[in-house]
Amino acid sequence: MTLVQRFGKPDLFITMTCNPSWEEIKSELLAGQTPQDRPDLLTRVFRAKLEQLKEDIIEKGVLGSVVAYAYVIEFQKRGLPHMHMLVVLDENDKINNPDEYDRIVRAEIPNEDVEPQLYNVVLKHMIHGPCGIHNPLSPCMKNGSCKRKRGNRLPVSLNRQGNIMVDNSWVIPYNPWLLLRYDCHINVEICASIKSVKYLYKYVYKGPDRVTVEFQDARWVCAPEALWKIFKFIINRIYPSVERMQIHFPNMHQVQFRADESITNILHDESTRKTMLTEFFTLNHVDGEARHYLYMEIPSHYRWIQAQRKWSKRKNRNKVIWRIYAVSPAEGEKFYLRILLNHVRGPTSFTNLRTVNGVLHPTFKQAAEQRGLLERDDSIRQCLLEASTIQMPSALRRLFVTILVYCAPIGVQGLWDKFCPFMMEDYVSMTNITPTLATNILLRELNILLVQFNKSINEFDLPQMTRGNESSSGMTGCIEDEISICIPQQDLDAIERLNDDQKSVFNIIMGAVQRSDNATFFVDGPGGTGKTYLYRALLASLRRLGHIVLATTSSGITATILPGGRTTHSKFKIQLSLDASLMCSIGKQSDLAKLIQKAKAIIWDEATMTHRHAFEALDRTFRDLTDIDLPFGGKIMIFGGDFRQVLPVIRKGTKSELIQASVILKLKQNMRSINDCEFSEFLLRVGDGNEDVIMDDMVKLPECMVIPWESEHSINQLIAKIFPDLVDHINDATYMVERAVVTPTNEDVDMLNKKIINMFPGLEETMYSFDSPEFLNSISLGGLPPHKLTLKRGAPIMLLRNIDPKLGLCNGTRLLCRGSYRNLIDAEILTGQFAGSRVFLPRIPLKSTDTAGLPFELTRKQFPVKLSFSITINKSQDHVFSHGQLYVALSRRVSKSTTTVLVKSGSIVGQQGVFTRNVVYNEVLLHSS
Ligand SMILES: Nc1ncnc2c1ncn2[C@@H]1O[C@H](COP(=O)(O)OP(=O)(O)OP(=O)(O)O)[C@@H](O)[C@H]1O
Repeated sequence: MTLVQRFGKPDLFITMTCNPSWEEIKSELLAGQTPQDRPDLLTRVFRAKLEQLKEDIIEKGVLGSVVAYAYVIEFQKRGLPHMHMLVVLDENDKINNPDEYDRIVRAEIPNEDVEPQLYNVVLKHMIHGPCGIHNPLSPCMKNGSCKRKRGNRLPVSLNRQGNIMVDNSWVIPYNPWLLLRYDCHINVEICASIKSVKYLYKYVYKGPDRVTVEFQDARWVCAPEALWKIFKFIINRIYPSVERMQIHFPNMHQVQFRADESITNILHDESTRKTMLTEFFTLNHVDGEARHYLYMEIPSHYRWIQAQRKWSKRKNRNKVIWRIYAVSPAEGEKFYLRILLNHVRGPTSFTNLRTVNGVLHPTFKQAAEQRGLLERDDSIRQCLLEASTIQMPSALRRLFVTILVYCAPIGVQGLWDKFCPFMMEDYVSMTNITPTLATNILLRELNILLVQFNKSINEFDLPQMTRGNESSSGMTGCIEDEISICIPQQDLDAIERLNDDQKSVFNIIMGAVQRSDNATFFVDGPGGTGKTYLYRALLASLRRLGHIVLATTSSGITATILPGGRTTHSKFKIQLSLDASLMCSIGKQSDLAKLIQKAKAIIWDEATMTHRHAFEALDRTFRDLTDIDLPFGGKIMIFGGDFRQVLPVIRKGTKSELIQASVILKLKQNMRSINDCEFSEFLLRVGDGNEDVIMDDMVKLPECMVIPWESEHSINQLIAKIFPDLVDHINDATYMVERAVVTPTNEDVDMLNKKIINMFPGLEETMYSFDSPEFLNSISLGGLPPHKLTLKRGAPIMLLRNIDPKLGLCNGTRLLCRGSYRNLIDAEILTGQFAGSRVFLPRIPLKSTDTAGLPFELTRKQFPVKLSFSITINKSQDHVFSHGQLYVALSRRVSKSTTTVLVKSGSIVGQQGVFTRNVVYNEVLLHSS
């Protein structure tokens, strides 16, 4: 785990098994001998091959330059020796996309005519099984099918273990070069997560195999294992090696001494008093530079000289990774001491560690609590207390609901008693208000906020409302909500301003609504061609005519731009993990069902981001709710999106009747870049994959947009260009909305945010998360906020969860930090129709998802935000420079003059200018006349 903390997830998992038919073994056998008769030979030859493999992979870097690795040798009861190796590649050699996977790993039977040698070795060593009907008891069989085999591909017949036919799904992934060179089973897998680490861990720590022989429980050591140990061959290795640093209470460290030494002498010996930890404190007294480092960072800059028991400045780079000895929370104070050492820079003594803001605390626990490193029992109450002092009752009410929904507070009644007066502060100005009436209004308002989370006030220990939530008009809350959406005047005015393309689409859709056609439209337009503008005009004019039109989008952030917009998944309760037969969870008698029955049309923007199963589930559900067996129950469906921007839904298999019923409407004119036609044409060429490329997919960027990469200094140039006069724009919402640095990877985002917040004026506030398990503190995952969240007043931040979609608080909403407290962030919404609203955010528990690839579930209690000076191009894609990313990055801007691009490795030998990759999967773009 220390390697993972330092280098991130491993890239390759390699398994090599000894081949008893190696020529080096066979040639040494005497007549009548089998390889099993010579375990010494097997062991020595395997070791020699292993050393060669290590040289190829680690020294020569045949699969990429290696920065870290770990391997173990494993022996099964009867089997041959195996080697399992995890490899971490250098940042520049990371395997990031399917093309690179294919370059390293293959999992297919090669063509016998083209690669006859490889064909033979693959069939000999890399075929899995037999399993399935040939061997139902094989360990890989689960519920009647093999859990390792992938979908069927090209069948190839093979006469092996009887007449079993095998195809590509039987092939274990391999690297052709290694397989041919070593002529044995070598499985090369690309690691998608850090879960593979636990396999090595298992082999290192599982201990010897055991057997029961005649009622005796015994160790089983096979001959090759015994010989491996007799020959003193290495059984496991990790590089860089991990060393542990001492942790102890004052004067309670371990001392080593010989039995004949006098205890008094030992106790008076100055050197035995000194440990790595005490000398770390001493170093901080005398060396100003050392004070910038944490205890565990010290060995990277200083060398521990054991003989002299002191830290001395390092001259060379250290090849060892250091970590503090693990301490269990059950060890109490020592655990809190470790937390302090992991967070406090430059402490000069144990007492100094316990001192916070000049106050000496009696325990390490209290000191950690005071530094905000531990969650206090009353943190929710403190959060509400901090919020109530800001005197914004409506934001306080929403905060109360957020806490009820996300934080599972204990003692809700107590919180209500304490904070209900603060939440009602703005009701006092109402005429004829009485305390009972005010309580009732408050409860009703809280209930309305809770309903969107499918919760009700009755589920919490709160006073009862005197009236139900049924509206006086007799309509259900859902329908009333929809009808009461206000129609912005600017959207009505926009109808007159539509360009020719937009007008034609507008008229076609309005005509279909008036005729009550059962029609499905797909509005296809590159970024900036005014799709949102058009939807808003459509929504305004249809709503003005009294129609119910439901506005939904695939992502929360776009939903906030449409009046009444919600994500399609939350609006129609589409389940996240869908299969081909599921329906949305909407009861036929529910309010939502009534709303859907009444709705005339449904807009679904960014439809290209959603899996086709979601559309099919919605189609089935609408047919069921309306009892009309037409596509989507006869509703007018307006899908929108841009296949250039993201990977599309899997279109194969869409019902033919839907395809026949759908009309593709195209928007072409780029309204965002209307004043820079050259830029909008360039964008379109990039999006459609029509820009000239060299070396497969490298396109040349317009010279005026690029900052040539010279050194790390170029990053500062980029920052200065994007955020000019940063110091003059604290709390400047307009300035912050207009700019951001977009990058393809989360690592670059973190690096840039850190740089820019350091340049930002103001007092730095650091908020630590409370993690479980605690040792995962240092892990940063794309979708989770950081353990150490550093904010400054006036800095832009981005929300990482859908906290309150109805109020525009979605995953991706940009906010401005107005203030940060120990238990609360006070922020202003920067984008969407709720721009300008103030919101309070508490710490909420967030869990790592399965896709994070952690072997453990990480629960992090943290404010669900991160800095947003820099953001990833497409938040869902980590690491991958994939289809449409360059286009999405560029299409956010309005012209060449407002776009700046920095490409680290953008030069090509023999070519002038700066180049970058433009990945476009042409087959996913909609082509229609
Ligand atoms: N007919 C129009 N008249 C004036 N401005 C327009 C018109 N259509 C669009 N715009 C403006 O052009 C810009 C881009 O429009 P919009 O955001 O609707 O595009 P989009 O196709 O939804 O883009 P993306 O797919 O990138 O989100 C907006 O600032 C919008 O106000």
